[in-house]
Amino acid sequence: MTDAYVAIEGGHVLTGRARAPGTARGELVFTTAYTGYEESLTDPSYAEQVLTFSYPLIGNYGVRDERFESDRVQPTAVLARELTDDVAEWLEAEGVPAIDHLDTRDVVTDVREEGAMECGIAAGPDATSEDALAELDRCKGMSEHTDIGATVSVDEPARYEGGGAYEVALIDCGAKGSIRSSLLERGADVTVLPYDATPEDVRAVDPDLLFVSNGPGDPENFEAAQALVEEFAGELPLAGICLGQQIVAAALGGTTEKMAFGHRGVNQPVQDLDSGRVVMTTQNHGYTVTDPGELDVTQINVNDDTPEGLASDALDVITRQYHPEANPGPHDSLDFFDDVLAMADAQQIAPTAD
Ligand SMILES: NC(=O)CC[C@H](N)C(=O)O
Repeated sequence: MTDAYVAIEGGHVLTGRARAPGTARGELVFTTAYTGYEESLTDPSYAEQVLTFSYPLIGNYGVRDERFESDRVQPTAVLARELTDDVAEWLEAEGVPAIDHLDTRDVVTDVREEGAMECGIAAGPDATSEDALAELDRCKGMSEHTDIGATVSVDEPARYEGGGAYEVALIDCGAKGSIRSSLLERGADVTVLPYDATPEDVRAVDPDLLFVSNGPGDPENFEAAQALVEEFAGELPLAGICLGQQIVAAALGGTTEKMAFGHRGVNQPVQDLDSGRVVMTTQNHGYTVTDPGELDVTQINVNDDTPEGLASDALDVITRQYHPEANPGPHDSLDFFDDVLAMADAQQIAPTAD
């Protein structure tokens, strides 16, 4: 049955089966992750993107909300070869259009060859290819979503207690829940602050560590978070994950750029340049740091040499381009959280002199 359409930049229209009805538009991206669909679908970094699963069967172990990374489905639409009823019903209940019975090998090949593309989606009994083309027409590029942080961040500060060993200010640019829980599990209290928090908001928390989260869109559009990094660099230890790494680098004299089609999956090999050790990592990003500014590159992607870890001993900064919190994916880099909290420990022992 053909009751679903995907219009891709250039005007090419694919047909498939509607699994959750509706129209949508966004940047067409793919993940090669073979498990972790609940975590991926609730990762706020996917806001304004249409997520294609390259693994052919998605949903074979159901849907459980304890695995969610945020309180809603984040991509604007979902494409797959085959979605189970559990996942299709969840997406329909969330109002997120979903299409399967697509040849996702073709979609992935197109994105790999052409780079990230805009697309329009129409699914359901009354859907037409014209509807999908009209959505494509209205689609904006990722960098044009200039206030994307507002759509994924908390509105007000929210405090979580993990034992009081450290005080962390987590700037929520679209944070995955696992970043907060990884800090809480290690004894930290965490105050989640909005993406546009001011230096005064951070000072009100009196943190031992400033942590910039992952999130959707172009790091250049997160000016307030960059201003925080500029303000506190050298005064507080700084950590960042994914968008957080990009924001920290951009604030400290570096540059970022959009990649052809990015890294999304759970088996991206990363080498630590000091130890030589390679670990498999979870990734979901379309931008990369091109110049680390005042930071040193400490880890690189084995496939394409892009920077995966940045640091400065002088400024007490450690960042990762990948997702050490996993969920989904390998747990091989959870020690990142021990390393950043060790910086907070040192801060408590030797606070900056007034
Ligand atoms: N997971 C993330 O934080 C993504 C970062 C950024 N939005 C990118 O696509 O590169």
